Amino acid sequence: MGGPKTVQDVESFLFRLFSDHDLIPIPFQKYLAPWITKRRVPKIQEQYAKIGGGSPIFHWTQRQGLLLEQVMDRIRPESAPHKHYIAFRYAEPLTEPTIDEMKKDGVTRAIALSLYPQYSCSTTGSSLNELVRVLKDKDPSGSIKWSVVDRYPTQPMLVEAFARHIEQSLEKEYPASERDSVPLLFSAHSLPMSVVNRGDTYPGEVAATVNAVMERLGHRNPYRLVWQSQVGPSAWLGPKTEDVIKGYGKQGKKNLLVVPIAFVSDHIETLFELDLEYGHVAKEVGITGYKRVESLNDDPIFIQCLGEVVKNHLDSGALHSKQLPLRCPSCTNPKCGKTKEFFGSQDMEW
Ligand SMILES: C=CC1=C(C)c2cc3[nH]c(cc4nc(cc5[nH]c(cc1n2)c(C)c5CCC(=O)O)C(CCC(=O)O)=C4C)c(C)c3C=C
Ligand SMILES: [Fe+2]
Ligand SMILES: [Fe+2]
Repeated sequence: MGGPKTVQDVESFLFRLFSDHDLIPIPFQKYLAPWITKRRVPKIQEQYAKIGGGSPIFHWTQRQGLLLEQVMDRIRPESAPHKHYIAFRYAEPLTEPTIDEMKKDGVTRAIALSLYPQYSCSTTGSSLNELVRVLKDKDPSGSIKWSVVDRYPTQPMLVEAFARHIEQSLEKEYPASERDSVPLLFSAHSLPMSVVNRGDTYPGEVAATVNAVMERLGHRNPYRLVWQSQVGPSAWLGPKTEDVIKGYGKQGKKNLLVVPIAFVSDHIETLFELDLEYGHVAKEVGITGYKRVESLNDDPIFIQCLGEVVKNHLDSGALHSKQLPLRCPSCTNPKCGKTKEFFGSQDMEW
Protein backbone atom coordinates (compact mmCIF):
# COMPACT_ATOMS: atom_id res chain seq x y z
CA MET A 1 0.00 0.00 0.00
CA GLY A 2 2.66 2.46 1.01
CA GLY A 3 2.12 5.77 2.74
CA PRO A 4 2.94 9.47 2.34
CA LYS A 5 6.54 10.25 3.30
CA THR A 6 5.64 13.85 4.13
CA VAL A 7 2.48 15.81 4.93
CA GLN A 8 2.69 17.32 1.39
CA ASP A 9 2.49 13.80 -0.10
CA VAL A 10 -0.88 13.08 1.58
CA GLU A 11 -2.91 14.49 -1.31
CA SER A 12 -1.34 12.34 -4.06
CA PHE A 13 -1.49 9.28 -1.76
CA LEU A 14 -5.21 9.75 -1.08
CA PHE A 15 -5.96 10.57 -4.71
CA ARG A 16 -4.40 7.30 -5.92
CA LEU A 17 -6.19 5.42 -3.12
CA PHE A 18 -9.64 6.85 -3.89
CA SER A 19 -9.05 6.28 -7.63
CA ASP A 20 -8.46 2.55 -7.12
CA HIS A 21 -11.55 0.66 -8.30
CA ASP A 22 -10.30 -2.58 -6.67
CA LEU A 23 -10.25 -0.88 -3.25
CA ILE A 24 -13.17 1.53 -3.54
CA PRO A 25 -15.58 0.72 -6.38
CA ILE A 26 -17.57 3.96 -6.69
CA PRO A 27 -19.52 5.20 -9.71
CA PHE A 28 -18.03 8.13 -11.65
CA GLN A 29 -14.77 7.47 -9.83
CA LYS A 30 -12.78 9.69 -12.18
CA TYR A 31 -14.83 12.70 -11.05
CA LEU A 32 -15.55 11.69 -7.45
CA ALA A 33 -11.99 10.65 -6.46
CA PRO A 34 -10.53 14.20 -6.64
CA TRP A 35 -13.54 15.56 -4.75
CA ILE A 36 -13.37 13.00 -1.92
CA THR A 37 -9.59 13.48 -1.76
CA LYS A 38 -9.86 17.27 -1.37
CA ARG A 39 -12.37 16.88 1.45
CA ARG A 40 -10.28 14.32 3.32
CA VAL A 41 -6.79 15.82 2.93
CA PRO A 42 -6.84 18.27 5.90
CA LYS A 43 -7.98 15.64 8.42
CA ILE A 44 -5.45 13.04 7.27
CA GLN A 45 -2.62 15.61 7.04
CA GLU A 46 -3.27 16.48 10.67
CA GLN A 47 -2.99 12.79 11.61
CA TYR A 48 0.35 12.41 9.79
CA ALA A 49 1.59 15.62 11.45
CA LYS A 50 0.88 14.01 14.82
CA ILE A 51 3.02 10.95 14.04
CA GLY A 52 6.09 12.96 13.08
CA GLY A 53 5.08 14.38 9.68
CA GLY A 54 4.86 11.24 7.53
CA SER A 55 4.47 7.49 7.29
CA PRO A 56 7.52 5.39 8.29
CA ILE A 57 6.29 2.57 6.01
CA PHE A 58 9.00 3.21 3.37
CA HIS A 59 11.75 3.09 5.99
CA TRP A 60 10.49 -0.25 7.35
CA THR A 61 9.77 -1.80 3.95
CA GLN A 62 13.27 -0.92 2.74
CA ARG A 63 14.83 -2.42 5.89
CA GLN A 64 12.73 -5.56 5.47
CA GLY A 65 13.91 -5.81 1.85
CA LEU A 66 17.61 -5.38 2.67
CA LEU A 67 17.50 -7.89 5.54
CA LEU A 68 15.54 -10.37 3.39
CA GLU A 69 18.27 -10.19 0.72
CA GLN A 70 20.83 -11.27 3.34
CA VAL A 71 18.64 -14.11 4.66
CA MET A 72 17.94 -15.35 1.11
CA ASP A 73 21.61 -15.32 0.11
CA ARG A 74 22.31 -17.45 3.20
CA ILE A 75 19.44 -19.97 3.03
CA ARG A 76 19.27 -20.34 -0.77
CA PRO A 77 22.76 -19.68 -2.15
CA GLU A 78 21.92 -21.37 -5.47
CA SER A 79 19.75 -18.38 -6.49
CA ALA A 80 22.04 -15.67 -4.98
CA PRO A 81 22.51 -12.75 -5.25
CA HIS A 82 18.97 -11.72 -4.35
CA LYS A 83 17.76 -8.14 -4.74
CA HIS A 84 14.61 -6.46 -3.46
CA TYR A 85 12.50 -3.82 -5.20
CA ILE A 86 9.56 -1.98 -3.63
CA ALA A 87 6.26 -1.45 -5.46
CA PHE A 88 3.82 0.60 -3.40
CA ARG A 89 0.24 0.91 -4.61
CA TYR A 90 -0.47 4.55 -3.66
CA ALA A 91 2.89 6.18 -2.81
CA GLU A 92 6.35 6.31 -4.28
CA PRO A 93 8.06 4.09 -5.30
CA LEU A 94 5.05 3.03 -7.44
CA THR A 95 4.93 -0.15 -9.54
CA GLU A 96 5.71 1.57 -12.86
CA PRO A 97 9.11 3.16 -12.05
CA THR A 98 10.06 0.01 -10.16
CA ILE A 99 9.47 -2.14 -13.25
CA ASP A 100 11.54 0.36 -15.28
CA GLU A 101 14.35 -0.03 -12.78
CA MET A 102 14.14 -3.83 -12.84
CA LYS A 103 14.32 -3.83 -16.63
CA LYS A 104 17.29 -1.46 -16.53
CA ASP A 105 19.02 -3.82 -14.08
CA GLY A 106 18.44 -6.73 -16.48
CA VAL A 107 16.27 -8.76 -14.08
CA THR A 108 14.99 -11.97 -15.73
CA ARG A 109 13.23 -13.71 -12.79
CA ALA A 110 11.10 -12.07 -10.11
CA ILE A 111 8.73 -12.95 -7.28
CA ALA A 112 5.87 -10.65 -6.35
CA LEU A 113 5.93 -11.01 -2.54
CA SER A 114 2.94 -9.48 -0.79
CA LEU A 115 3.59 -7.78 2.54
CA TYR A 116 -0.02 -8.36 3.54
CA PRO A 117 0.14 -11.78 5.27
CA GLN A 118 -3.61 -12.25 4.68
CA TYR A 119 -5.09 -12.01 1.18
CA SER A 120 -7.85 -9.60 0.16
CA CYS A 121 -9.10 -8.71 -3.33
CA SER A 122 -8.95 -5.07 -2.19
CA THR A 123 -5.29 -5.06 -1.10
CA THR A 124 -3.03 -7.81 -2.51
CA GLY A 125 -5.47 -8.35 -5.41
CA SER A 126 -5.32 -4.67 -6.29
CA SER A 127 -1.50 -4.66 -6.24
CA LEU A 128 -1.33 -7.76 -8.46
CA ASN A 129 -3.77 -6.23 -10.93
CA GLU A 130 -1.63 -3.09 -11.05
CA LEU A 131 1.46 -5.24 -11.67
CA VAL A 132 -0.28 -7.03 -14.57
CA ARG A 133 -1.36 -3.69 -16.10
CA VAL A 134 2.13 -2.22 -15.84
CA LEU A 135 3.78 -5.37 -17.22
CA LYS A 136 1.47 -5.40 -20.26
CA ASP A 137 2.71 -1.93 -21.06
CA LYS A 138 6.35 -2.05 -19.92
CA ASP A 139 7.32 -5.66 -20.61
CA PRO A 140 5.01 -7.00 -23.35
CA SER A 141 7.55 -9.58 -24.47
CA GLY A 142 7.74 -11.01 -20.93
CA SER A 143 11.50 -10.63 -20.48
CA ILE A 144 10.95 -10.92 -16.72
CA LYS A 145 9.45 -14.25 -15.61
CA TRP A 146 7.15 -13.79 -12.60
CA SER A 147 5.65 -15.87 -9.84
CA VAL A 148 3.54 -14.78 -6.89
CA VAL A 149 3.47 -15.20 -3.10
CA ASP A 150 0.04 -13.86 -2.28
CA ARG A 151 -0.45 -14.96 1.37
CA TYR A 152 1.15 -16.67 4.37
CA PRO A 153 -1.34 -16.20 7.23
CA THR A 154 -0.19 -19.15 9.34
CA GLN A 155 3.49 -19.42 8.41
CA PRO A 156 5.09 -20.80 11.63
CA MET A 157 7.71 -18.03 11.89
CA LEU A 158 5.04 -15.34 11.40
CA VAL A 159 3.07 -16.90 14.25
CA GLU A 160 6.26 -17.14 16.35
CA ALA A 161 7.12 -13.47 15.74
CA PHE A 162 3.64 -12.29 16.81
CA ALA A 163 3.63 -14.64 19.83
CA ARG A 164 7.03 -13.42 21.04
CA HIS A 165 6.00 -9.78 20.68
CA ILE A 166 2.92 -10.49 22.81
CA GLU A 167 4.98 -12.34 25.44
CA GLN A 168 7.52 -9.50 25.56
CA SER A 169 4.81 -6.87 26.04
CA LEU A 170 3.03 -8.91 28.73
CA GLU A 171 6.30 -9.30 30.61
CA LYS A 172 7.39 -5.68 30.23
CA GLU A 173 4.08 -3.92 30.85
CA TYR A 174 2.20 -5.91 33.50
CA PRO A 175 3.00 -7.37 36.96
CA ALA A 176 3.27 -11.18 37.02
CA SER A 177 0.07 -11.54 39.07
CA GLU A 178 -2.00 -9.80 36.38
CA ARG A 179 -0.32 -11.12 33.24
CA ASP A 180 -2.56 -14.10 32.40
CA SER A 181 -5.77 -12.11 32.77
CA VAL A 182 -4.84 -9.24 30.40
CA PRO A 183 -7.25 -9.41 27.42
CA LEU A 184 -5.49 -9.56 24.06
CA LEU A 185 -7.24 -7.37 21.49
CA PHE A 186 -6.18 -8.54 18.01
CA SER A 187 -6.98 -5.58 15.75
CA ALA A 188 -7.06 -5.81 11.94
CA HIS A 189 -8.03 -3.26 9.28
CA SER A 190 -11.76 -3.76 8.62
CA LEU A 191 -13.42 -4.50 5.26
CA PRO A 192 -16.71 -3.15 3.87
CA MET A 193 -19.47 -5.78 4.23
CA SER A 194 -19.96 -5.59 0.44
CA VAL A 195 -16.45 -7.06 0.09
CA VAL A 196 -16.99 -9.62 2.89
CA ASN A 197 -20.23 -10.76 1.25
CA ARG A 198 -18.45 -11.25 -2.06
CA GLY A 199 -16.57 -14.09 -0.39
CA ASP A 200 -13.28 -12.26 0.23
CA THR A 201 -10.91 -14.60 2.08
CA TYR A 202 -9.34 -11.90 4.28
CA PRO A 203 -11.57 -12.20 7.40
CA GLY A 204 -11.02 -15.96 7.58
CA GLU A 205 -7.28 -15.65 7.00
CA VAL A 206 -6.92 -12.99 9.70
CA ALA A 207 -8.85 -15.28 12.07
CA ALA A 208 -6.49 -18.14 11.11
CA THR A 209 -3.47 -16.03 12.14
CA VAL A 210 -5.15 -15.12 15.45
CA ASN A 211 -6.00 -18.73 16.18
CA ALA A 212 -2.48 -19.95 15.38
CA VAL A 213 -0.97 -17.28 17.66
CA MET A 214 -3.37 -18.20 20.50
CA GLU A 215 -2.50 -21.90 20.09
CA ARG A 216 1.20 -21.05 20.27
CA LEU A 217 0.55 -19.03 23.47
CA GLY A 218 -1.36 -21.96 24.99
CA HIS A 219 -4.62 -19.95 25.09
CA ARG A 220 -3.48 -18.40 28.38
CA ASN A 221 -5.19 -15.04 27.96
CA PRO A 222 -8.74 -14.03 27.05
CA TYR A 223 -8.82 -12.59 23.50
CA ARG A 224 -11.00 -10.94 20.84
CA LEU A 225 -10.59 -10.28 17.12
CA VAL A 226 -11.72 -6.72 16.39
CA TRP A 227 -11.67 -4.45 13.31
CA GLN A 228 -10.35 -0.90 12.92
CA SER A 229 -10.14 1.98 10.41
CA GLN A 230 -13.63 1.93 8.90
CA VAL A 231 -14.06 4.82 6.42
CA GLY A 232 -17.35 6.38 5.21
CA PRO A 233 -21.00 5.62 5.89
CA SER A 234 -21.36 2.04 4.51
CA ALA A 235 -21.50 -1.10 6.68
CA TRP A 236 -18.10 -2.55 7.67
CA LEU A 237 -17.06 -5.78 9.36
CA GLY A 238 -17.20 -5.49 13.16
CA PRO A 239 -16.91 -5.35 16.08
CA LYS A 240 -15.10 -2.03 15.98
CA THR A 241 -11.85 -1.87 17.94
CA GLU A 242 -13.01 1.37 19.53
CA ASP A 243 -16.36 -0.04 20.70
CA VAL A 244 -14.72 -3.08 22.26
CA ILE A 245 -12.23 -0.88 24.15
CA LYS A 246 -15.19 1.07 25.53
CA GLY A 247 -16.92 -2.20 26.41
CA TYR A 248 -13.94 -3.44 28.41
CA GLY A 249 -13.83 -0.07 30.17
CA LYS A 250 -17.50 -0.38 31.15
CA GLN A 251 -16.75 -3.83 32.59
CA GLY A 252 -14.17 -2.17 34.84
CA LYS A 253 -11.16 -3.76 33.16
CA LYS A 254 -7.89 -1.91 33.82
CA ASN A 255 -5.59 -3.72 31.38
CA LEU A 256 -5.78 -4.25 27.61
CA LEU A 257 -3.05 -5.30 25.19
CA VAL A 258 -3.68 -4.43 21.53
CA VAL A 259 -2.06 -6.56 18.83
CA PRO A 260 -2.00 -5.25 15.22
CA ILE A 261 -2.39 -8.58 13.41
CA ALA A 262 -2.78 -7.64 9.72
CA PHE A 263 0.10 -5.13 9.34
CA VAL A 264 3.79 -5.99 9.29
CA SER A 265 5.14 -2.50 9.97
CA ASP A 266 4.34 0.77 11.68
CA HIS A 267 2.32 3.44 9.90
CA ILE A 268 -0.66 5.68 10.58
CA GLU A 269 -2.94 2.79 11.58
CA THR A 270 -0.66 1.76 14.46
CA LEU A 271 1.01 5.05 15.44
CA PHE A 272 -2.03 7.31 15.18
CA GLU A 273 -5.14 5.18 15.41
CA LEU A 274 -4.10 2.50 17.90
CA ASP A 275 -1.65 4.55 19.98
CA LEU A 276 -3.03 8.07 20.03
CA GLU A 277 -6.74 7.85 19.13
CA TYR A 278 -7.67 4.62 20.93
CA GLY A 279 -5.11 5.31 23.66
CA HIS A 280 -7.19 8.38 24.45
CA VAL A 281 -10.46 6.40 24.34
CA ALA A 282 -8.99 3.81 26.73
CA LYS A 283 -7.89 6.52 29.16
CA GLU A 284 -11.36 8.07 29.12
CA VAL A 285 -12.99 4.77 30.10
CA GLY A 286 -10.46 4.11 32.86
CA ILE A 287 -8.23 1.50 31.19
CA THR A 288 -4.96 2.64 32.71
CA GLY A 289 -3.02 -0.37 31.45
CA TYR A 290 -3.76 0.10 27.70
CA LYS A 291 -0.68 -0.96 25.71
CA ARG A 292 0.15 -1.92 22.13
CA VAL A 293 2.42 -4.74 21.02
CA GLU A 294 5.37 -3.54 18.93
CA SER A 295 4.95 -3.97 15.15
CA LEU A 296 7.04 -6.64 13.40
CA ASN A 297 9.12 -4.05 11.48
CA ASP A 298 12.71 -5.44 11.23
CA ASP A 299 12.28 -8.26 13.76
CA PRO A 300 14.74 -11.03 12.69
CA ILE A 301 12.09 -13.74 13.21
CA PHE A 302 9.73 -11.96 10.84
CA ILE A 303 12.52 -11.57 8.26
CA GLN A 304 13.20 -15.30 8.69
CA CYS A 305 9.47 -15.88 8.01
CA LEU A 306 9.71 -13.96 4.73
CA GLY A 307 12.87 -15.91 3.83
CA GLU A 308 11.20 -19.24 4.44
CA VAL A 309 8.09 -18.22 2.53
CA VAL A 310 10.22 -17.27 -0.49
CA LYS A 311 12.53 -20.30 -0.22
CA ASN A 312 9.62 -22.75 0.02
CA HIS A 313 7.97 -21.01 -2.91
CA LEU A 314 11.11 -21.32 -5.07
CA ASP A 315 11.78 -24.91 -3.99
CA SER A 316 8.20 -25.93 -4.84
CA GLY A 317 8.42 -24.49 -8.36
CA ALA A 318 4.89 -23.10 -7.87
CA LEU A 319 3.77 -20.04 -9.82
CA HIS A 320 1.42 -18.90 -7.07
CA SER A 321 -0.37 -20.20 -3.99
CA LYS A 322 -3.01 -22.87 -4.58
CA GLN A 323 -5.57 -20.29 -3.45
CA LEU A 324 -4.97 -17.63 -6.05
CA PRO A 325 -6.72 -19.22 -9.06
CA LEU A 326 -9.79 -19.79 -6.85
CA ARG A 327 -10.04 -16.10 -6.09
CA CYS A 328 -12.61 -15.16 -8.64
CA PRO A 329 -14.56 -18.40 -9.00
CA SER A 330 -15.17 -18.07 -5.24
CA CYS A 331 -16.12 -14.43 -5.54
CA THR A 332 -19.73 -13.83 -6.54
CA ASN A 333 -19.15 -10.54 -8.32
CA PRO A 334 -20.01 -11.44 -11.96
CA LYS A 335 -17.99 -8.53 -13.32
CA CYS A 336 -14.80 -9.50 -11.53
CA GLY A 337 -12.44 -10.98 -14.10
CA LYS A 338 -9.28 -10.58 -12.04
CA THR A 339 -8.13 -14.19 -12.08
CA LYS A 340 -8.66 -14.43 -15.81
CA GLU A 341 -6.67 -11.27 -16.28
CA PHE A 342 -3.90 -12.50 -14.07
CA PHE A 343 -3.63 -16.04 -15.37
CA GLY A 344 -5.22 -15.97 -18.78
CA SER A 345 -3.07 -13.56 -20.70
CA GLN A 346 0.26 -13.94 -18.96
CA ASP A 347 2.80 -16.57 -19.84
CA MET A 348 3.88 -17.32 -16.29
CA GLU A 349 6.20 -20.26 -17.05
CA TRP A 350 9.93 -20.02 -16.47
C1 LIG B 1 -4.63 -5.27 5.87
C2 LIG B 1 -4.54 -4.03 5.55
C3 LIG B 1 -5.58 -3.21 4.92
C4 LIG B 1 -6.84 -3.54 4.39
C5 LIG B 1 -7.51 -4.90 4.29
C6 LIG B 1 -7.41 -2.31 3.91
C7 LIG B 1 -8.67 -2.20 3.30
C8 LIG B 1 -9.29 -0.99 2.99
N1 LIG B 1 -8.84 0.30 3.25
C9 LIG B 1 -9.72 1.23 2.79
C10 LIG B 1 -9.60 2.64 2.85
C11 LIG B 1 -8.49 3.35 3.35
N2 LIG B 1 -7.34 2.83 3.88
C12 LIG B 1 -6.47 3.84 4.23
C13 LIG B 1 -5.20 3.73 4.78
C14 LIG B 1 -4.55 2.53 5.06
N3 LIG B 1 -5.07 1.25 4.88
C15 LIG B 1 -4.13 0.31 5.27
C16 LIG B 1 -4.28 -1.08 5.23
C17 LIG B 1 -5.41 -1.79 4.77
N4 LIG B 1 -6.51 -1.28 4.15
C18 LIG B 1 -2.97 1.03 5.71
C19 LIG B 1 -1.71 0.37 6.20
C20 LIG B 1 -3.22 2.40 5.58
C21 LIG B 1 -2.29 3.55 5.98
C22 LIG B 1 -1.06 3.74 5.15
C23 LIG B 1 0.04 4.51 5.89
O1 LIG B 1 -0.21 5.40 6.66
O2 LIG B 1 1.21 4.25 5.66
C24 LIG B 1 -7.08 5.09 3.89
C25 LIG B 1 -6.41 6.46 4.00
C26 LIG B 1 -6.52 7.07 5.32
C27 LIG B 1 -7.91 7.61 5.52
O3 LIG B 1 -8.39 8.36 4.67
O4 LIG B 1 -8.53 7.26 6.53
C28 LIG B 1 -8.35 4.79 3.34
C29 LIG B 1 -9.37 5.75 2.81
C30 LIG B 1 -10.80 0.49 2.18
C31 LIG B 1 -12.02 1.12 1.52
C32 LIG B 1 -10.52 -0.88 2.31
C33 LIG B 1 -11.28 -2.07 1.86
C34 LIG B 1 -11.98 -2.16 0.77
FE1 LIG C 1 -7.11 0.82 4.36
FE1 LIG D 1 -12.79 -11.09 -7.21
